[in-house]
Amino acid sequence: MDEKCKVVISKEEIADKVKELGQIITNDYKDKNLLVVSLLKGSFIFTADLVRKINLRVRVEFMTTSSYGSQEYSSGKVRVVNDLHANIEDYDILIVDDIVDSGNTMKFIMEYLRKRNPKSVKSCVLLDKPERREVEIEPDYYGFRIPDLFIAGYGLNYGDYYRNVEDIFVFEDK
Ligand SMILES: O=P(O)(O)OC[C@H]1O[C@H](OP(=O)(O)OP(=O)(O)O)[C@H](O)[C@@H]1O
Ligand code: HPA
Repeated sequence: MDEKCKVVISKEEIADKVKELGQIITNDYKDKNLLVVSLLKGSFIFTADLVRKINLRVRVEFMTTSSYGSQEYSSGKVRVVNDLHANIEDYDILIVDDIVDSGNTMKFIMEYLRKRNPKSVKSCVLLDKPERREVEIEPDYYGFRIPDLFIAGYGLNYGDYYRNVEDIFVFEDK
């Protein structure tokens, strides 16, 4: 990574937190029928790490949502680019995403999936940025609360790049 970047959360801190979240979810869902719905693209790395720390029989499905494009601000409009086609009525849904920022994506998707009558719907994100909230929503599980910084790495993009960086970082000159 170049010297104009500052690590906000290191890969070691992320790994410890993901392990902790996996243990909590394992305990909370041990008598349930867990279906993880991962919101692409941002959540692909977090989901891959998290589900391997959940010690249960778990089904994993994906949806693709988009609301930022290449901007740093939510458009406020959440698009379902690829939908989930499975019947979810018998499942306890855990929506997994990298971040709740304005809250538009998570709020929209929770309501969207609730209409399909699953047993329950909860949310799990690695990052919560409460200062930027535009709608009322609190993630049921979160890893870290972060200040109002546009961050990248660990699945999060800047201009559609940097998702592959292992740490979560900010550009100091932007
Ligand atoms: O709380 P919000 O303000 O809605 O922001 C959170 C959403 O924004 C990002 O997705 P984006 O729309 O950028 O698409 P991506 O997953 O392809 O990065 C991120 O992955 C979340 O899904
Ligand atoms: O801070 C962020 N970084 C990258 N993608 C995002 N999507 C919402 N917030 C962010």
